[in-house]
Amino acid sequence: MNTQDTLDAAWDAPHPAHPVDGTLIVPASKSLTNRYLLLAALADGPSRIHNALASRDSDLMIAALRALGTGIETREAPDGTLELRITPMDLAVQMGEVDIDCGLAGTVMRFVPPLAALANGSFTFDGDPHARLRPMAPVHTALSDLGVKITEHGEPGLLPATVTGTGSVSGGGIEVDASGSSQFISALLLVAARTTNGVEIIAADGPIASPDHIEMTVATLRELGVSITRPTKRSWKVEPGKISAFERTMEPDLSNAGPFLAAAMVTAGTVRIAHWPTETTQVGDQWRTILERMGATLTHHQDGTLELTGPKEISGIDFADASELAPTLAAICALANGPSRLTGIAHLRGHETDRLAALAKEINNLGGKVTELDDGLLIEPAPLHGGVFETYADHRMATAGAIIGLAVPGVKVVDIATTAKTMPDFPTLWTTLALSGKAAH
Ligand SMILES: O=C(O)C1=C[C@@H](OP(=O)(O)O)[C@@H](O)[C@H](O)C1
Ligand SMILES: C=C(OP(=O)(O)O)C(=O)O
Repeated sequence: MNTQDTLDAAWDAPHPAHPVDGTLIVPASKSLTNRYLLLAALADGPSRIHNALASRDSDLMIAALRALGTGIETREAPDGTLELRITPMDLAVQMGEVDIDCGLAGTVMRFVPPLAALANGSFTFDGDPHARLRPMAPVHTALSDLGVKITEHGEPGLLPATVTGTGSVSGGGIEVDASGSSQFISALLLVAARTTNGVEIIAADGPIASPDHIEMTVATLRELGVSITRPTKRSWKVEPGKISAFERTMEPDLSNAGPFLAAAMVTAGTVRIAHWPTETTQVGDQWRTILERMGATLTHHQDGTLELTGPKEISGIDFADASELAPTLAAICALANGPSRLTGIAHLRGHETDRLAALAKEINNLGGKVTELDDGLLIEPAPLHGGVFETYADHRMATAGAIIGLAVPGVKVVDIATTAKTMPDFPTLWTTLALSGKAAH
């Protein structure tokens, strides 16, 4: 598309003349759905996932696991949610030469190669153009250190790459640089119990990105009977053993609940999210404390509904390690009455796009005052105006543009369909929410 066509196709972000007032069921967690899917492929019997996420990233995970020989049946449950029945892969079957499309899904490009190493065959991983820029070196190095044959076809440490699996991996000790992504460590933890001798992972010196996601991996594995100890704060020891088959219902994606909560924040409205878990390993549970600090009033009702009412004026915030919440948080901060510093997120440069550069550029194009820091963003108050918000194939850039558009007239979001990565219904849910609420602004 040329520039004019892109502009014509851009989505007019809804800009209601009143505070929003709505209740939503947010689709299931990407991180939980894709972890449970992969673990079901390695489990000791058939498993079932209720309320699975239906999205591009989970479709890519399902396709990848099927390509490795996992049986996955999909069914629409009576309440309209997606139910999956998974028959584990047989590691002894010779799969031959298989191509695996990772799209732009970090959970597929990082989690599936170690699984392929346990299978029998030659598995070539590739993805969207931007997937070829996302860091892969720590996964490739760790597998190679474990004796697995990895052939990189392009730039070193990037996709495309072929994993040659022989049906078993003996295991051992490995050092993993997790400064670029927590997914490097999660990827190895997820399969470690199915190696012959188990695996001990030591995080190399330097920051560990998105540590909460590693905690989610550990908790999920322990729940399925895997023995993991922590010899030090920077290491994980996984004993060889079975992964128990399971039946689980997926929680709503609390990170994806963020933009809807943000809608209440930026319009001084009220949003209720159904089925907010009382206990969870999801990083998105932090919205409760983050948004309260920014002025929101929150109630977690007995029936599980989380209700948030936005303040008249949003306070700025200093926050470290916002991980995948950062794009949504940055959009809210751009509408705050004071400065905000989001730090500890240098690794966002290796996400779907360089999120630090993209957020600074696009918010500043709308009149904002965002400065890129080495490891984050400084966001200062500035009057925003309408304009085009580019999204760079990044679902969270698209939702960030929608949030700003709710408060600022005339924002056009390029490629809103990119939200299908984790939430294909986003445009419909968002428009319905924007139309909700009656009181005058
Ligand atoms: O393991 C996971 O499910 C994820 C880990 C995080 O990746 P990074 O550690 O690369 O930030 C997060 O940002 C991503 O959205 C999902
Ligand atoms: C970083 C993200 O995704 P991925 O799982 O592709 O890394 C994200 O969803 O914000």
